[in-house]
Amino acid sequence: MSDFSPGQRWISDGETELGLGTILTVDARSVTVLFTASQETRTYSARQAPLTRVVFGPGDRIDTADGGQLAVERIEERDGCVIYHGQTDDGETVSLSEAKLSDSMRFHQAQDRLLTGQVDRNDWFELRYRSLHHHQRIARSPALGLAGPRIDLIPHQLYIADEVSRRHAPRVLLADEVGLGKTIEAGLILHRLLLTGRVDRALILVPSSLTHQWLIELLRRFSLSVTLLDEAQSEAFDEENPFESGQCILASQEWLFANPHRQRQIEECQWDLLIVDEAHHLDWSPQAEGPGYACIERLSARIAGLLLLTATPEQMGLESHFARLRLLDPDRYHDLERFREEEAGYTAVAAAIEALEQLPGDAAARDRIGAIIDDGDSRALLETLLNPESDIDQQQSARRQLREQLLDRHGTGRVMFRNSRRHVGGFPERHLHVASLPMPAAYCDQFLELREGNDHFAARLTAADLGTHDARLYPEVAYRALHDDAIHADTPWWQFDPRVEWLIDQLETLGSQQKVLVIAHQRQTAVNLAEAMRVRAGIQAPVFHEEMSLVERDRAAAAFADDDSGCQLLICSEIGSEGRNFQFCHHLVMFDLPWHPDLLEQRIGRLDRIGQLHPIDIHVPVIDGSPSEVLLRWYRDGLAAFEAPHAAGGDVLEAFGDALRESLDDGHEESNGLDSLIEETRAFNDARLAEREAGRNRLLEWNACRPERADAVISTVVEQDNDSALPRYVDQALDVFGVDGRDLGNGLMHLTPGAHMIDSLPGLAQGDEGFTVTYSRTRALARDDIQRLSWEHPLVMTVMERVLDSSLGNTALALLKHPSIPGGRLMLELIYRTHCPAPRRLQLGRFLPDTGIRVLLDESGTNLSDKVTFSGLSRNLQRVKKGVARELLKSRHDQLRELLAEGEREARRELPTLVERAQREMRETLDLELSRLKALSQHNGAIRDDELRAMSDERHALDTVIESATLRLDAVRVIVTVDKDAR
Ligand SMILES: Nc1ncnc2c1ncn2[C@@H]1O[C@H](COP(=O)(O)OP(=O)(O)OP(=O)(O)O)[C@@H](O)[C@H]1O
Repeated sequence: MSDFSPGQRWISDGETELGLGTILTVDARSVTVLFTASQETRTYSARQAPLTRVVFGPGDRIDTADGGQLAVERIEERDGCVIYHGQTDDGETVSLSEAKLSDSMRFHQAQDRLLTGQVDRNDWFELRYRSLHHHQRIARSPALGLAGPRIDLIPHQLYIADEVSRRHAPRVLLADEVGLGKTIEAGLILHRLLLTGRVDRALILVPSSLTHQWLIELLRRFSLSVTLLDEAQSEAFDEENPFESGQCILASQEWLFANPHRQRQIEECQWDLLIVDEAHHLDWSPQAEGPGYACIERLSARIAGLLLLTATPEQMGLESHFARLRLLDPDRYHDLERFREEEAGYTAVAAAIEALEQLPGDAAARDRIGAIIDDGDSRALLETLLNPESDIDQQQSARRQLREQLLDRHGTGRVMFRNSRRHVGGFPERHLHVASLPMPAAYCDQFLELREGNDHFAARLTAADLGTHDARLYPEVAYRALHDDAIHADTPWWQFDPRVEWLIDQLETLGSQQKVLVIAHQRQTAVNLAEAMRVRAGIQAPVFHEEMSLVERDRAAAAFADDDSGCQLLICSEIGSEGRNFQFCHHLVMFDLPWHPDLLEQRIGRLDRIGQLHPIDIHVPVIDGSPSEVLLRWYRDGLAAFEAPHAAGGDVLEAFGDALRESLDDGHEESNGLDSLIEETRAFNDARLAEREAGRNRLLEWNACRPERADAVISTVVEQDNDSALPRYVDQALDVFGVDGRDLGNGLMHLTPGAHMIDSLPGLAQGDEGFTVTYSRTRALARDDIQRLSWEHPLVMTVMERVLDSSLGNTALALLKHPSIPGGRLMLELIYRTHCPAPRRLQLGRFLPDTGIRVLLDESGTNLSDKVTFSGLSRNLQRVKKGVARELLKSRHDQLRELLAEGEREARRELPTLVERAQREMRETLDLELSRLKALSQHNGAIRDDELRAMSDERHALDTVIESATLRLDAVRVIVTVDKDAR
């Protein structure tokens, strides 16, 4: 039978910060507890609940729910619950059921243990003190959540991660150009939000070709273990909802979007953050919305935080782009026409920002700025800037602030972040190599039929489920479709297609050391090409396409990445052109060309991404006189699409797509027509780029990275990287927990579970092989197989939590031999900790993390903590056997009680200062942010009302919680002096 009864009060062993819990329900298998102070409800297995029953005895003082105290005189049990009888502070005799105890009750566990003779090792006590100290320090650090991940410190990424993760329930579009690190940005944001408690559960939806890459990236770079779900795994859950099986769930978009049952299950769960990669696939138009869009629209209405990732936001057209912005903020983006018009205003905003440099003195510049700003703050700044009496520093500061305000209040930036290569810099050149190849007779006939508009031929294509447009661009597909019979079985297209021969020659010329990525538009072309390589040249090339299983795809990509596998070549269908990391290779073969310029850019982006060390060689084999040759010329000469990312490819295609289709048809017979199409395309593209450059792009770039802020974030991260306290702390922790650390030299250490390990730690349970660690970011980045230890590494965080959430080291007794202190004296070192239960989402740690107050009393109750430091004292202490310690404690019981009471009085004196400081910091931070948001919301609809309301509620809740902070004794060490000659 269970010992639990509804109404009883218990505390969580592992999470004492939840406060005092009340049993709500009990059945044979489970027990549900409500922690009112922290607004949490937990259900545990009844047999192994990590809970401790709270019952007080005569003589104890207990806090009551109405804010008073009761001195317990006697207790009585009724129906499994306790009734306390005693006196209130007013001397009134009352009886109080345990249900009426304060939910934020303090527990004198250290005191109870000490007075009952339970003492821990001295080094445990020291580890406890240091854990508390570092825990509070790290919780307040502005680098929190950004310092731990194993990444290079790249300014634009850290800026975005910092900016976005400060917001309440961020909803943004991460739209950096291909390969600039959107996944890393999303990982950083997720990591920080999880660490700070702003997010408890996250759902990550990515194209199936990227699930594994995300899984690995989140684990290796962010030490985040996410649960990857697919249909097979989900079926194993029977009746249960598989999406409840982990804190962070990763799933493929294709699977989910095609599965209404799983969508419903997802909608039944509670999520705080949704991340959607390659979000350009979510297509929408006023007439119809794609299934992906519809699914994400429903989810985004229920989930507070939303990160959409895409390098090519306009790939599916401006309407879809607008619709995705609307998902992020429906209040702001509700009218497509207005959205189109707004873009025209960006040029004026950008011009006003530029005009700031001409002030004071230039009347036109002043008018230009004056025409945009319409709030008091900005006007005051403008006046400072214009005032002849302002000195240079005042002017510069006003200019900087005004620039920020113009961007912030009138720009594009709160929802969308887009960095470009041009702005970030340091990317390699791209070199285009075109190979002109002869037209084979079989293709020539096909193109002729297409050009002549032969109805019979078109009908055959239709019967084979192929459009004429695809037949033009992908002749091998048409050939295959039209000759799918026994007669042609011996002459597959790859026997005569000159691109195959060319590829074989090219591989030989480059040499087997050069990796080559081949992308073909169609899956079957990729499969046939791999066969051709094997049959014609004896080359085994892995293939990567949409009909392979995830495991097969990842195996193919891994074989290509592996230097020892001997795989020179990977042949992908178009799905290989999205999201994957192939920057270890720098030769890209476009076996054919995609129709959309954004797809072309996605293809190049596989190689041209962060980490690429060489110029990119783009090889395009093109058949003379084929429609692809026309497309190539249009891309190369009209859009300059092979040189650098093009900013307006979608617009250009919309304007010239029809004419281009006609040109594909005409081929070279109409070369004048093609020349003028290219000329017109170039002029349109240049004009559109110039327009965007003057307006939207400029604002986006200015907003996507503010270098001073990025530098400030980076310096706080670097400061943590260089924190010499970390190795000291880790050494001590490993020693206490019984983990063996073997020095491997060169800054590396291998950790294994020791024979007497006291508790299992992540990756270090008995039987585990352990792992190799380094403190150096550079070394960790160079080797995937070693982990980087930081204050945010799961091992370090778990150690801190285990120590602080348990009673480990909360009592100790040591001897002090000091020449100037006579033997037999007693000292008491008391560590108090602020106690302030609050819901995790309030992220109280920013302002009032669990804070330690140290009080050192001598025998007479004099406070010596300012004179004798913790380290100074610790260095001079000696261990004492437990039995001796117990005897000593027994003999000094009364004296200890008095000193404990005195210690509490001393510590309490410091509490108001801590509370005031926390409140001041909280108000300064939130009031500033709130007033900024309020000012912004008058001009920029991108600020949502609920964001303002939530911040104001948060401020209020924090104020109340901080005000209610109390202290509890966390640990106590008794120090007994011994004569200097004693042995
Ligand atoms: N700060 C960093 N430190 C180390 N590696 C990085 C960093 N940023 C990006 N990378 C690497 O660069 C590559 C590109 O990054 P990522 O995949 O995040 O880019 P992306 O913008 O999401 O790309 P795409 O547009 O193709 O989806 C990845 O291999 C990633 O691991």
